[in-house]
Amino acid sequence: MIVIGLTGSIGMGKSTTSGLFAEQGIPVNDADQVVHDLYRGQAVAPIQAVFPEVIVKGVVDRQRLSENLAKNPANFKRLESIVHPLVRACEADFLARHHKRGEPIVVLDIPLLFETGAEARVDKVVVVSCAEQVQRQRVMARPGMTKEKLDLILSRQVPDADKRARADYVIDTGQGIDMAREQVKTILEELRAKLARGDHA
Ligand SMILES: CC(C)(COP(=O)(O)OP(=O)(O)OC[C@H]1O[C@@H](n2cnc3c(N)ncnc32)[C@H](O)[C@@H]1O)[C@@H](O)C(=O)NCCC(=O)NCCS
Ligand SMILES: Nc1ncnc2c1ncn2[C@@H]1O[C@H](COP(=O)(O)OP(=O)(O)OP(=O)(O)O)[C@@H](O)[C@H]1O
Repeated sequence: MIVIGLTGSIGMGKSTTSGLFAEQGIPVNDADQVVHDLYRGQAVAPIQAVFPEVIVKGVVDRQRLSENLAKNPANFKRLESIVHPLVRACEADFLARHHKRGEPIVVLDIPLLFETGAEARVDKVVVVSCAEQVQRQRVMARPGMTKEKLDLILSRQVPDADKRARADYVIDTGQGIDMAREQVKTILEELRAKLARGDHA
């Protein structure tokens, strides 16, 4: 099984590109989505124990959590030490299920792939990227987003240029969805050809 690690900085188009892999029949595990699901389940109790003020109606309120982190960025570390092991367990479960099924290619969408050393757990790294100006425009268009929140998140991410330099493939998401789809198809063709030749390692 070839495990593709899909990553990219905030707003670069990970979720959209994950969707393009899914469209081609590739199973995708989305770490941001896993986090959001954990905030309605398994992560509630351990987060409540440390940040009781971010729990609203029995779930983790991401807006409140963001406010807490903006006031006290040191809390990122405490939060990540709770969340990341749970995310990792979901990822391992996803890989085991698809391996058992004999799935040839899967995608792990991991926003913090380089930051958390997840590079070592994947066979190929795909980085999504676009011009910084386009990235900022996309992110600032989101409800509740502020320049401060964006800069705080960017300060915790490996710069885009470094990501691109460390990638096996770079997908440019600045030229529209059809161009991105073509790039996804080309990558899959190349990987399928490698699998057929038995030289994907
Ligand atoms: C900070 C939180 C509350 C913001 O929630 P919100 O719904 O506004 O944004 P969302 O989750 O969609 O994330 C927005 C962008 O920020 C990035 N991001 C999220 N957490 C982090 C982090 N700890 N470090 C760097 N980037 C991060 C995401 O990958 C994404 O690109 C939320 O992202 C969170 O709880 N993060 C901590 C868990 C974590 O580390 N997740 C990263 C993937 S495992
Ligand atoms: N190939 C593309 N062509 C045109 N627009 C795109 C493309 N990819 C992404 N976008 C747009 O960019 C914005 C951000 O995309 P997306 O939500 O996929 O990014 P992300 O990397 O998952 O973001 P985050 O890391 O913040 O969760 C969306 O509005 C999306 O429609």
